[in-house]
Amino acid sequence: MLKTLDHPLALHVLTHLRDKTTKPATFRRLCHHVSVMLALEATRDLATREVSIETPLETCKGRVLDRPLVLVPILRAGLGMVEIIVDLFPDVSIGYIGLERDHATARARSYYCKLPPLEGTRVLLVDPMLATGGSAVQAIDVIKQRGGSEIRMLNVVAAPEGVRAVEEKHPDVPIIAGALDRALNDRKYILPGLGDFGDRLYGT
Ligand SMILES: O=P(O)(O)OC[C@H]1O[C@H](OP(=O)(O)OP(=O)(O)O)[C@H](O)[C@@H]1O
Ligand SMILES: O=c1cc[nH]c(=O)[nH]1
Ligand SMILES: [Mg+2]
Repeated sequence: MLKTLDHPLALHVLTHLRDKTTKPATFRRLCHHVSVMLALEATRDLATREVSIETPLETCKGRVLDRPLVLVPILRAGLGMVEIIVDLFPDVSIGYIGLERDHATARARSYYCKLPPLEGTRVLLVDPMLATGGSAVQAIDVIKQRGGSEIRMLNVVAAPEGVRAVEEKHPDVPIIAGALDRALNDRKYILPGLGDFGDRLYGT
């Protein structure tokens, strides 16, 4: 299942992220803004429990988040989404999956993996770009092997091919994306896309 953002602010932020004249400092700030919107959309149905608190005036009932949340960025570009999501959900545990696409084949190679216990948690898997879906499918495979069962994937931009790959291999994983773009080019870059997210984030 794919859900894309339709908030006018999301459209505005995405347009500036796509603009090739946007410099890394602004790009990182815009990445934070869109990550907040993605995180809020992806966590709309988080379980809450009732608590009783004292306001300055009287006792009242409220609700607080109830279930452990694990945030898993796919390195390196996914790191750009971490800090701001941790600001929103300070109690998250964080796991890291390092994958890098080979420039010639566009196949993702694993170079790092460090995950906390995943049983009974909800996992937010974050990676700005969903292109062929190779990285996402590999990351979800690993998370499931380690006991993760409730996984949501957050992407800034998704391509139809990547969405199809995730839906085919992991139909239980919803995708929340800033936008669904048109296609991939012959080097498996997203069109219109925004280029290499990691390079633009880190000025490489
Ligand atoms: O859907 P796919 O075809 O697998 O492509 C998407 C992957 O490519 C990018 O990472 P990249 O491999 O460029 O690594 P980086 O984040 O270190 O730049 C992106 O952040 C995804 O992880
Ligand atoms: O368009 C793309 C595809 C993969 N990775 C990126 O950073 N951008
Ligand atoms: Mg890259």
